[in-house]
Amino acid sequence: MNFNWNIQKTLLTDQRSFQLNLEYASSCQSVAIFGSSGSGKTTLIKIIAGLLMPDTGFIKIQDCIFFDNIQKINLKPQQRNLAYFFQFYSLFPHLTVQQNIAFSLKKGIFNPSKNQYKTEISELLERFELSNLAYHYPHELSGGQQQRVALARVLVTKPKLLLLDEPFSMLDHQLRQRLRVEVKSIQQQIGCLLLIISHDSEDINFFAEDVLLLENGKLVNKA
Ligand SMILES: Nc1ncnc2c1ncn2[C@@H]1O[C@H](COP(=O)(O)OP(=O)(O)OP(=O)(O)O)[C@@H](O)[C@H]1O
Repeated sequence: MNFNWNIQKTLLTDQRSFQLNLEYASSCQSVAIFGSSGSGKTTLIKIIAGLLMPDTGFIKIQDCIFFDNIQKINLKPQQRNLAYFFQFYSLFPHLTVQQNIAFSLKKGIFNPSKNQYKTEISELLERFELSNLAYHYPHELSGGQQQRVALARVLVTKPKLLLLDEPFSMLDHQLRQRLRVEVKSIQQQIGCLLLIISHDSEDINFFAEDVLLLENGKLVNKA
């Protein structure tokens, strides 16, 4: 199985509680998570990323156990070999586009040299239509341009699992279409699994071999 989990998690606030209770197993490469606002999509993806811990259950991605409360396994996010693109990403304001992308490759180095123009990065800049913006800073970019930089930044690490939360929300229709093709082609090139949250049925139709439809923290249907 590529994706295999059984997760229970209760989120409590003063006024109410939200319960996620999800069991899923699939050999698909690309799965979409779909559901109304508040149905638990981001909570699920954060749990898989290791940013939230389930109360009970297990998460196995391919042959790697990310979490298992019985075996007392809980891999740190950085041990999960995944990249997570989320809705409220932020770029480093003091780094150029190219340096922002390079930063993911240069863990621990504060400010990668401007001249370190790796082939991989220039290829990504081209694919995400950012070549002419390589030396610009985030405040000089539009929302859609910043979103593309953030996408390139997660893909440059060549993860085994790619988690995308509304990756194209800031882009116009035509750019969305072009970038879907690029993301899929990079996914195939690096051979990673994909979990995508999107409200856009075109994204879902384009990427997903299976769709998890969530309602109030439960799986209601498989399309
Ligand atoms: N840290 C938290 N503490 C308590 N409740 C939370 C917390 N985070 C999220 N929730 C609640 O859990 C539920 C699911 O939230 P989640 O963000 O997973 O929904 P979503 O399906 O991703 O929604 P959207 O499409 O609006 O992003 C919501 O009712 C939310 O209020």
